[in-house]
Amino acid sequence: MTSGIQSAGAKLRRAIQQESPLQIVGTINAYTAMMAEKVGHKALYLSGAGVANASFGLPDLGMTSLNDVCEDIRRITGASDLPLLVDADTGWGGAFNIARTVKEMTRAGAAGFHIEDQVAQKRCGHRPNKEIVTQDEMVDRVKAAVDARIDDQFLIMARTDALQQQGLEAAIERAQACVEAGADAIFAEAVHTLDQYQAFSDALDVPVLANITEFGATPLFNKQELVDVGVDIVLYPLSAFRAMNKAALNVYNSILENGDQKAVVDDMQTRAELYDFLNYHEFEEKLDNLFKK
Ligand SMILES: C[C@](O)(C(=O)O)[C@H](CC(=O)O)C(=O)O
Ligand SMILES: [Mg+2]
Repeated sequence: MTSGIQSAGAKLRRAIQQESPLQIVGTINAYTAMMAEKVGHKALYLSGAGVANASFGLPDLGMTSLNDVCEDIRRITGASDLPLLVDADTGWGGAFNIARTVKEMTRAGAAGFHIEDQVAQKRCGHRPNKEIVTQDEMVDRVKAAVDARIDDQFLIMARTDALQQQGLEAAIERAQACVEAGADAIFAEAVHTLDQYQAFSDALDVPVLANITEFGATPLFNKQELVDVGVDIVLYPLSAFRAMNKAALNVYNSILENGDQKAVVDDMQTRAELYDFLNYHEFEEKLDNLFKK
């Protein structure tokens, strides 16, 4: 066991206890993780959609592999000490595959993951026509994950996408069954109202996560509104990514249209700011000291 107060999982659990709510921001690469840490965030998220879209130019339809995601986990956890919650989609297969997912993600530095009850050919949780597996199959996924832990603090979060197809009661029942099977937290996906969050938190005695992703099924509730209905963790999976994309598009267009980038320089992070986040000067000083001329 690699458990203990210093493990990534332990750090995530502590952050959930200390913050009310814990806001977790998506960081699609190592550098954005460093920025999020520097401005004071306490935990980070690696989005499955983010890996697919940003690292591979693919839609979020279950096309990336465990290795693809682990590579991005290693990059982020190599650059930031904050605990990283990772999107494990459906876990990449049956019980033994899910076990590998837990072990490999732990070794890559993740603090925990969420595993969902969609079929392997999954969709974004905020799209129509999602299909889910049976409650029994989802419970088996959770059991396989819990059994496979190599750090007993690694956080196993069960995500249910059942609300869309089966309604609130069934979704809550699934969440309860997952907790009984050992899930440490519940990700209630594509929730529409604060009352629905209240119902989840009333029925569960583990932390509940609200996914406040833009342009989806969930209104952009404020963290205080969410705390008031018992939500413990608020997720912003792709907010910075969406903003980065719009900024990049604007720069590409402007260079084409104007023949230079002067019109968009004010939208750019400066070289000095970049170097500050990277601790560039410390590295350079080290180099100068090591290899004095
Ligand atoms: C949280 C999520 O699973 C993700 O991959 O980031 C997505 C987010 C999104 O597509 O907005 C989801 O909610 O399915
Ligand atoms: Mg996802």
